[in-house]
Order: sequence, then C-alpha cells, then structure tokens
Amino acid sequence: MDAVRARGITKCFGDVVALDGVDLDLAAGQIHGLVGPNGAGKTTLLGLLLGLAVPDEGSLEILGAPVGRALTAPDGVAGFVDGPGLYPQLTARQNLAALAKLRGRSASIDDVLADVGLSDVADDKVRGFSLGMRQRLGLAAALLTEPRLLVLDEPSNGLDPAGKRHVHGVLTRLADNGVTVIVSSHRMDDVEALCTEVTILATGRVVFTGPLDKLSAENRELDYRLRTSDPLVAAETAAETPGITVVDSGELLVVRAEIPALDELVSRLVRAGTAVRELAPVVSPLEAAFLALTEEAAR
Ligand SMILES: Nc1ncnc2c1ncn2[C@@H]1O[C@H](COP(=O)(O)OP(=O)(O)OP(=O)(O)O)[C@@H](O)[C@H]1O
Repeated sequence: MDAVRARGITKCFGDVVALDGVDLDLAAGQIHGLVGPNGAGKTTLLGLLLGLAVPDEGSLEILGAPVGRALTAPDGVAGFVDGPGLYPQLTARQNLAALAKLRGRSASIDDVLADVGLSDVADDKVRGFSLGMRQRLGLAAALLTEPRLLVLDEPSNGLDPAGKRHVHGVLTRLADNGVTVIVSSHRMDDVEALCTEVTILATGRVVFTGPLDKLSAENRELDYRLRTSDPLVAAETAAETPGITVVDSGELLVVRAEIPALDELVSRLVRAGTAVRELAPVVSPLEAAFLALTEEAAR
C-alpha cells in the first residue's frame, strides 16, 4: 500500500492556483524530497497531507484511507509546515507533555527528546531556543505520535552541519522501520544526501517525480570544473575533444559535457602528460535538473 496517492489535486487561493493537477505517489518507507522555487506550492501540498486544508479538486488517499472534506489530521500522520507550533513560555518537556495530553496516544517523551538530541535542554524554556533547537523539538513533537507518514516543511532550516546529520540519521532510521517521510527543502545537497525520490514542483505543477538517479540520467549534459597542471594545454585539448563545449577557459577550465566525452578528455590530458588535479560538477546533477526544469516551466 502506498502511503500517499494523490491524483489531479488542485488548490486555489482566490485567483492564485497554488496546485494545478498534482499527482503524487509515496511508497511506504520512502524518504521523498519536495523541491521547487518560492511559491511553487510545496507548503500547500504538505498542508493538504497534514489535513490543514482540503483540495478543491482531485482525490487524495493517505495511508489507504480517502481524505474527505473535513479539516482533520489524517490518522497516522504528523509533522509541520511553516515551522513547528510551540509554546515559548513552556520547557521542551512541558511542550511535549501538553501535546501528549491533547493527542491521547504517545511515545515516551524522554525517548523522543533523546532521539532529536535535546535531552540536555529538556527543562529549558523554548523561549530561549535557537531556530535549530525549535526545529528539533518540532520533530520530537511529530515523533511523539509514532506516525506512519511524517510531513516536514524545511526541517533542516537553522540546523548546523552536525544537527543536520543528526536529523538525517533520525529520518533514515524511521524510514528503515517503514515510516514514510516527505520533506521540502531549498537545499539540493540535503535532498541528495537524504532522499531516494524527489518531486519538483514549478508554479503548482509537477515537472518531475521519481528516483534521483533517473533525474540525473535525463539531464546528462552538465558543466564541470577542471583544474589541471597546464591550463593552456587543457583548454586546447578540450576544444579538440568531440562532445566537449568549453564554457570558460581561465585558470580553472569549465566544460559542458556528458560523461563519455568527459572520460575522453581526461584520457587525452593524461596522454599529453597534463595532470588532472580536480574535476567536479559546477552544480550537482539535482540542482542542474532543478534549474533546467523550473526555468522551462517558468517560460
Ligand atoms: N493562505 C493563502 N492565501 C493566499 N495565497 C496563498 C495562501 N497560501 C499560499 N498561497 C499562494 O499559493 C502559492 C503557493 O504557495 P506555497 O506557500 O505553497 O509555496 P512554497 O512552494 O511553499 O513557497 P516557499 O518556497 O516560498 O515556501 C503562492 O503563490 C502563495 O502566495
């Protein structure tokens, strides 16, 4: 059973079409990234999954149950959009205790605080928490209900690199135990590190949905940065290699190519006795695909 099955979802706010015929399938135990430019409809879509709003058109099934017209959180779903809702005057532990009382069913408060790395500040008031600590507490609040679908709007916001790694570890463990996770993010490197599948939204429409490696395969020509022992020879060799376009021939050579042409260029450089000291995509495959697809949609 899919955790989410959405077909033809449309949601308008007055004249603004926030979602326009969106289809989405989330398999159980998957960590799915939701990306798109500002205003693409990510928060609106996540809000529908959390039961904060209902679609104007289309059908939505969550954890096997059709979503009706009532504004209620579907059973088994937890998370947040636009930052977690917390009581600043209460401590982290008191916030979670208040939520547990409201919701009835609950995991251990100490366990979820430990999961997100907040045990040491459990009895501190949330008023004094940094953005990253609030995000972690928001995740703890979601974990309290032991959800089968976790919906998180930019959960890495404000997290330092260690915090991000910690949260990624928590989400990966949940997914390994069959929990489905959907996260929105503006950070392509986070999505690449965490997710196996991604949906790209642009102006309310899905412009790509599927595995990350399929996305890279569909957008094969990328810009690569090449640092060598001899920039002049490198630029000349690149210009002579079939399938290579020289984008910039300064100290650092930038070429546009698919992988086979790039391999040929590296072999030719080695044969010419030129050492390759650095070779890397200028932007990641996901970021390149994101830019290409969203620019196309905007046009
Ligand atoms: N409550 C609302 N009232 C009116 N318009 C809204 C409302 N919520 C969203 N919109 C509009 O719907 C569109 C999609 O907004 P949404 O917040 O879902 O985008 P987003 O992809 O999450 O953007 P961001 O990356 O900036 O957070 C935007 O044009 C936004 O202005």
